[in-house]
Amino acid sequence: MSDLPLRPASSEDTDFDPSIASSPCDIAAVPSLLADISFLRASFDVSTNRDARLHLLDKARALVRSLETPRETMLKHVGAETACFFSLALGVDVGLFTALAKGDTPKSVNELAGTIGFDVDGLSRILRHLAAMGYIVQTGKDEYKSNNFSKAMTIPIVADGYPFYRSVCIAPMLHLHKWLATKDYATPTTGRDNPFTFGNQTSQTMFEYLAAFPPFNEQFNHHMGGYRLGRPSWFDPAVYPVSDALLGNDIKADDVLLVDIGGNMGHDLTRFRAAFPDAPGRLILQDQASVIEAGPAKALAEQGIEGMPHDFFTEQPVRGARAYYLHHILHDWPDDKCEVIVKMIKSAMVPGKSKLLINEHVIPSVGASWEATYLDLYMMILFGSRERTEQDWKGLLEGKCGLKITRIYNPGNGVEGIIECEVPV
Ligand SMILES: C[S@@+](CC[C@H](N)C(=O)[O-])C[C@H]1O[C@@H](n2cnc3c(N)ncnc32)[C@H](O)[C@@H]1O
Repeated sequence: MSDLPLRPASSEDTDFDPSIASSPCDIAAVPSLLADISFLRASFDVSTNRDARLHLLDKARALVRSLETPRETMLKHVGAETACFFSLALGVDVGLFTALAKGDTPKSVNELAGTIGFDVDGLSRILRHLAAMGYIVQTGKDEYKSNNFSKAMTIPIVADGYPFYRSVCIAPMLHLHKWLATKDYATPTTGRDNPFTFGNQTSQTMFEYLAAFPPFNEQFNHHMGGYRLGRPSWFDPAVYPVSDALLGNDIKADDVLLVDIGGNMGHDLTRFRAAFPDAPGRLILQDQASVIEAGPAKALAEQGIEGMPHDFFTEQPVRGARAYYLHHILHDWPDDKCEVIVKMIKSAMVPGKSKLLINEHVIPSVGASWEATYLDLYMMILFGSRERTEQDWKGLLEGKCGLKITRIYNPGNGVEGIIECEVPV
């Protein structure tokens, strides 16, 4: 199928004067946004208070959107940000950000081009755009230095999201319109026929594809680490009361306290161990064999975390644990597959003792956060799955799986809540 426009361009099907596109999007909102920002600045220490910083950021984003004209927003979307994204991914490939950050000194384009083996003209144009967009700093003619953003791009768990999205996730997004057109605009609902399989020309699901291409798997695993950076953990007292809900004298050293199913490289269990060094019982990390074998087994073992290859579509080998934990697992799968995953866990749970803790977004019906809505769209195109609302979770976990949701712990705006379930006694 060609990529010609599905709808011919026409300038006659609008009720609006073109001048709307060159006027600020919402100039009337600017005074009150400025007042809000000034108030927040005076009231909070935004450098140490995460919620205050996020609140201020929301207002600052709203201010930018209000001041920008539709034309400026359009150019930013279609050109400036896409050029940035692909330049950043390319920069990661060739080691640009490591070379730029070395010694924390300004570097000439010639010097950088020599270090990374790049054409001077092409590099100078890439650097000029990244500086114009604020992702590096221009210090003089043909001279640049790092800022905190580009220094962070030397850290693999931050940087690898760029080549990962470019090489694995963008083709599905690029082909979304074509896939939808061939399906009469039906929403994808399976892992085997969706924009991911279409865009990447594969019959494999995304996780099969990653297992077949270890460099992509490594980028994905790094991205999982970067995704959670700086976020409150599920065991933060403001999110879930671990001490009251899970820990107790009844747990012996040989009992299993927590099984992190699909726990990837152990990002969550490592942090849990650091937060609760004296928690009784065993901590078990389960994931696909390819992930467990590539993971940091020695470091995990030193922290008392046991790695265990396990396919979560098969019988759960750890019976009667205090808690089974799923973080961003069920959002990868449509309901019929989630039902299998959850029922495998349910049959290993002991009523009155075991809990299933699901760490996922619980999308509110109004005012969803972009952190949940962007992932929902990627879940749709990569897996034919979704981020879920409270109603969706009830339908799946209680309606289809026969569990009881004992409580939903929502740390705010539906981002990364804990859905606590038990087997009805
Ligand atoms: C979105 S990641 C979430 C990882 C981790 N829980 C976290 O929050 O960082 C999904 C994980 O599911 C794992 N996975 C996919 N299919 C699996 C299967 N059939 N059995 C076990 N793990 C699987 C992947 O390897 C990956 O680590």
